[in-house]
Amino acid sequence: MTNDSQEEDTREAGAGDGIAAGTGSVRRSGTDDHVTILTSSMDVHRASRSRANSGAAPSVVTSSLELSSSSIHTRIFKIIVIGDSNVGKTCLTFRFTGGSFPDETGATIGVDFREKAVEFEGETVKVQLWDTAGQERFRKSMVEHYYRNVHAVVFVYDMTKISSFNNLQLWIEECNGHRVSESVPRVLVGNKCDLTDQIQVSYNMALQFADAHNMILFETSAKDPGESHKIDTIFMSLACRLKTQKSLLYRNVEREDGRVRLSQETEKKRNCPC
Ligand SMILES: Nc1nc2c(ncn2[C@@H]2O[C@H](COP(=O)(O)OP(=O)(O)OP(=O)(O)O)[C@@H](O)[C@H]2O)c(=O)[nH]1
Repeated sequence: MTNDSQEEDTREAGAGDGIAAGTGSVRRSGTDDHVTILTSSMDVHRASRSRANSGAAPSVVTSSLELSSSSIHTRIFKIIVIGDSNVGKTCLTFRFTGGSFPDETGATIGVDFREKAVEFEGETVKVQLWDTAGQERFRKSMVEHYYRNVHAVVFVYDMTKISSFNNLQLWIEECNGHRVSESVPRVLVGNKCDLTDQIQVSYNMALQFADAHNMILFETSAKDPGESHKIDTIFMSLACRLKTQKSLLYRNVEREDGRVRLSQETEKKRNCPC
């Protein structure tokens, strides 16, 4: 199955198969017209944010969560953030979800999840950011999970490091190689614009690349508090677009054998305020 069909299944809880995050785990059943949410305690597997300096292999933390009835009605948009190591993926996701710049970061191992609930037109949705590891050795066992059921992709480069910009082509190829549909929104983010005297990637260069790949370009800084509104715009506009594209109504909730079965209907597109 490609993400073309998967994207019609905007999940209500959890991030996808295998690795689930947030409030629960969604298992896809045999057909595409419904999803089954397990209501019993579920294992939530997360790759923990271990630090590179520990030299340890990626570790997995397992916990159990109950799916609350309120979570059944909260849609989750899975957005992955990818790019070279050290470009600032962790700091960008932290800025959006936590509103600040982290004092200290280490190389991400596996993936970190950060989530923020946002409201559009009276509906609360969860923006779930997958902050992925940039270093090959810390990501290789997780790559399948990054791309599975993804709703949007944010490519990040470091404006002060031309190699991180040149490597974008490889990140795009990896993304395409995992059958992420062209209809999944993608944006390009140049980070660290605060380092004005060290810029190696010009705006025009980046814009040309973004245009060639049908992406919107943002230049910003996770560090500069004055740029936080722009970082909000990056993720909020994606969420808004996803909400408009993927409005689903879940109806006919039936309980059978301890499971909740949800049918879904596509809702008419509404105007997006952004
Ligand atoms: N000056 C400046 N430094 C930044 C900015 N964003 C991140 N940094 C610094 O860049 C370094 C790497 O940031 P991270 O967010 O950990 O990078 P990453 O892309 O998540 O790295 P991996 O987890 O290895 O993939 C850290 O020292 C940050 O403090 C920024 O906007 N401006």
